[in-house]
Amino acid sequence: MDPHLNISTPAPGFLLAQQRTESSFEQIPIIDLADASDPAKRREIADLIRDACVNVGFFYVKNHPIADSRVNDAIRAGAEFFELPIATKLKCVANTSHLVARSRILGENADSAGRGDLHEGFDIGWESEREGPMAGTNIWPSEADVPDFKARLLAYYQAAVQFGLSLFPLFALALDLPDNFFDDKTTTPAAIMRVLHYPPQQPTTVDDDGRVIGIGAHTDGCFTILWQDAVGGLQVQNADGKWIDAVPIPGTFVINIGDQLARWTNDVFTSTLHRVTNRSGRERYSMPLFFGTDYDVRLEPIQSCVSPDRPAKYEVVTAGDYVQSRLQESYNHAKAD
Ligand SMILES: O=C(O)CCC(=O)C(=O)O
Ligand SMILES: [Fe+2]
Repeated sequence: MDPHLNISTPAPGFLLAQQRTESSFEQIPIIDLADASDPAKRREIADLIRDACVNVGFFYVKNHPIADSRVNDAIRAGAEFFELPIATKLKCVANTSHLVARSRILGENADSAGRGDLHEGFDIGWESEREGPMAGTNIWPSEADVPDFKARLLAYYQAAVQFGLSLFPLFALALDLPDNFFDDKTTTPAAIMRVLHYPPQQPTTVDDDGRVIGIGAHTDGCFTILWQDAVGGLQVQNADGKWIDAVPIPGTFVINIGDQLARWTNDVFTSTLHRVTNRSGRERYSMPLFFGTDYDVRLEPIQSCVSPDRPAKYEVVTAGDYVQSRLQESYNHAKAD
């Protein structure tokens, strides 16, 4: 008889449910993806990802497949757009009250008092017509206003989408699922890309409410691939409520778990609160890509994340309905009527 086996050995299926602790992190781990396509190393990488997703909800990746030139071209295009007069930029604002198109330069309401945040952003989704709750077309600035804007953003978008698709099998392995678990759930995955500009705020500058917030504390959707420039300002909250700096590390992306993966894993994976405060006095640019599954996927808790001690916490909803209700909450303040 196996001497390690005893009566209190948990059923294998409950192992993930038991991993969740309220331990507080002080640092965000860096995970090296150099060997991610080597089958012998994938398990090791998936274990590191699991650890990061359970205990932090954030990790950096280095040796990722996205070329620097793709990032630089897209960020440069974004900066050229943000330099345009406000009236030109406003031509790209969608009618958010009906969610018919997705390009926006409105600050979303991560601020709980509904005042909007101190940043501007340009969003795009799939450059094609699709059916479903988030169907719509992108609104681009004209070639005369920003030459090659669309080409530069889409080149980055396509590279980041491919990268995001390659992360799903690693998340599946991290959850002790077959690595193709997400394949039939990501045939037309949600992927909203945003270029963000946080205008310089002098370190001492505060608004009337004493607020110097670039983007208020919030959580994301499913998971996010974030590129940030060298300015800094992103902070992540640990279980003690302490804000930990996600310092910029050249050549890395920040990956963070959002609410959909948290629901799916019955909160075994953590959707961690984060915010940006740009006190550098310099312009800050960043580029998140919010990844999701197909919109018709039901967010049913993964069985290994449910146990008698950790019963299912959330009602089952589809990913599309969930995204739409989150967007409505975020943009309610921006409705004309
Ligand atoms: O600008 C950043 O570093 C983070 C942006 C962010 O959290 C978001 O857009 O959801
Ligand atoms: Fe975020």
